[in-house]
Amino acid sequence: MKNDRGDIELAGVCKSFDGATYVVDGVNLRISDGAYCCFIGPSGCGKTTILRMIAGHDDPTAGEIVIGGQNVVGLAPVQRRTAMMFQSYALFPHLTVRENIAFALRVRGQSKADRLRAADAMIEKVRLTQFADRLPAQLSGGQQQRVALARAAITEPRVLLLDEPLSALDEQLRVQMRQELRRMQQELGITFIHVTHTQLEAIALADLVVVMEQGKIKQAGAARDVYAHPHDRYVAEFMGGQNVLSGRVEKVNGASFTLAQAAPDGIEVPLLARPTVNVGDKVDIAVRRDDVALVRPGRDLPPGCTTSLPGRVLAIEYQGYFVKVMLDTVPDDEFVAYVPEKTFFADPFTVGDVVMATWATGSALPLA
Ligand SMILES: Nc1ncnc2c1ncn2[C@@H]1O[C@H](COP(=O)(O)OP(=O)(O)OP(=O)(O)O)[C@@H](O)[C@H]1O
Repeated sequence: MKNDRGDIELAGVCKSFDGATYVVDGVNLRISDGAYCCFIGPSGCGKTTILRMIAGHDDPTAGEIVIGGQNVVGLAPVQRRTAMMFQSYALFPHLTVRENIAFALRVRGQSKADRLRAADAMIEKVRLTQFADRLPAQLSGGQQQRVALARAAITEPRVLLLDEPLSALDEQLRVQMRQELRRMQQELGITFIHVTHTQLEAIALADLVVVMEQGKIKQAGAARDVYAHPHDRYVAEFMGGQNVLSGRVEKVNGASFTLAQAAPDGIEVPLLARPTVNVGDKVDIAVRRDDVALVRPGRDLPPGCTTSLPGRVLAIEYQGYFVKVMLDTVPDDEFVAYVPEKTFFADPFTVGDVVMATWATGSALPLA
């Protein structure tokens, strides 16, 4: 019986191309059937290599890749029932949309009539019916991408792998096509694994966001987990939206501790998931940029705020619904407040103003 399950388990997966350095280094991960998973990380961290190993275009040096309960290492992509959509789309320029999509079935020995029937059904799914007889050169970037997607999906894979699928498109089209990808994934009901450089793309699309650094997984979880609860400085800085501060622990007081910083009374930080913190430890904490309020010196802090960090305004950027205010609060590091537009313009700051940065005590997140 055909196994349609597209759940994936990577167990101790390693890859070395030269026998000396590991570009993928002991990766363990479970991806559930029908999930939308995004791998994100800087260039060269091994995202594409993992994708290619799941697809069956590369073999791991060590470890197991299990799809639908079966170890697929050594099996060809057709046997794994994986399909890959490439960055360049790789469409045949001399074939029409319909022929490009039907082509994938030719190698599977289906009759021409069956191939074209299946292609037409898929063309409808990707909303290209009126373009079925066009050549790729007569299509927009977004339409070409839909053809590439249809061509990969027509083989009925249980896992579809997408390598930077949106990188060739302009910003507006990228946002539109990202919704299209999500819609297609839900309609097909199969596992999608998508490699991207773009944080926003990953958190907008994925059920499971996997943040990588130098061949290792730094954090994997739901988009909100990874964005709002980064484990460490790397993930916090990579995903963005956070200020990361370091300091020595001055006091431990039950459910919280105090971090020595340039704040008059230090920074009070809830212990949360951090099991042990001792006086004298060096600890990193994260505070979301949109949790930071700015107060003029001498004014009362808003309710629930105990920390006040002084700083001078270095730059101000209007961003529409919020204003980005950069401060010199942390030496050699940026410190940013995202102030709601209406709050900012009720009493606007200018570059050079001295302000107090503050936040509700519970907003400070200790990092590993
Ligand atoms: N066939 C190969 N032979 C030798 N080294 C390779 C090969 N493929 C990839 N590498 C190396 O492995 C490392 C990881 O590459 P990979 O393409 O997986 O990174 P990536 O995270 O997808 O990067 P990018 O975002 O730039 O595509 C890089 O240092 C790359 O040079």
